[in-house]
Amino acid sequence: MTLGHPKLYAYPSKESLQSDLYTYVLQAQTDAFARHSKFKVAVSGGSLPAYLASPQLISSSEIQWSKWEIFFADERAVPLDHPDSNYGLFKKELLDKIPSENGQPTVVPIDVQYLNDTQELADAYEQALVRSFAAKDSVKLPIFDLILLGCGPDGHCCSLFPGHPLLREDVAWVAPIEDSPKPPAKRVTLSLSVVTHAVKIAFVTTGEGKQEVLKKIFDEHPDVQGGQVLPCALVNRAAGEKVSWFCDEAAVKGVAFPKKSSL
Ligand SMILES: O=C1O[C@H](COP(=O)(O)O)[C@@H](O)[C@H](O)[C@H]1O
Repeated sequence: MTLGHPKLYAYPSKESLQSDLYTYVLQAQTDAFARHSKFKVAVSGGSLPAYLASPQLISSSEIQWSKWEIFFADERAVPLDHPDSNYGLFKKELLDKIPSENGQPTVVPIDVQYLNDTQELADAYEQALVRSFAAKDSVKLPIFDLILLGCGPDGHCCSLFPGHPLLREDVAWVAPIEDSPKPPAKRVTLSLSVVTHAVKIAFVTTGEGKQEVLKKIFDEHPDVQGGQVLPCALVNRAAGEKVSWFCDEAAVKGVAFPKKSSL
């Protein structure tokens, strides 16, 4: 059996992208409930929360927030109310807007008592995953129902950066990074194996500033650019048809890989 290709969607407006993203997330929720009683999701920071938090999603009566368990695909080693915190951003963009009568998700942020030691911070976050997904010795890797990612202009996702040794991590579920080329330097991140093990993986990437990296990811050699491994290309290669890219037309201009205009 061979892996299928990722799907690349291109939308003319933020609203049309958000509308299909909502439909996709709702389907992922339905699929998850066919397997178990929770919807286990990992989210990124950056531009992702604002795109995810459409009025349609926030006010939907079909979204069963109380069954959502939300983890962070990566997090910066800062207090939760710091401007660089991915949790803080997600709270501001989405969590604070969910009407209380619609139920509230279980959200699992980093444990800030370990902020001074990124290894301990990563270990504590991994333990939170172990508590949710079962003991590490009985489950080789946690299987998220959905992982929602951004793609940096350098091709990074989570806090997995091009050419970084962390891309080879195959034991830890959550790893520390102390030399992130994008500030802040100290972070924790899901490993590439955990990301590609998810049932579904979605990238949300928009704007002219992403054109060049998307051409590299989709049209050029799949994983190496100038000796540097592009993490987003590795996700595409390892997870194939499980991956969907939600982009605007500006981001995919010049990309030759076949694009779809809707789900
Ligand atoms: O530093 C980070 O950047 C990536 C990409 O952000 P974007 O704004 O270019 O979408 C983000 O996905 C990640 O969570 C964050 O820590």
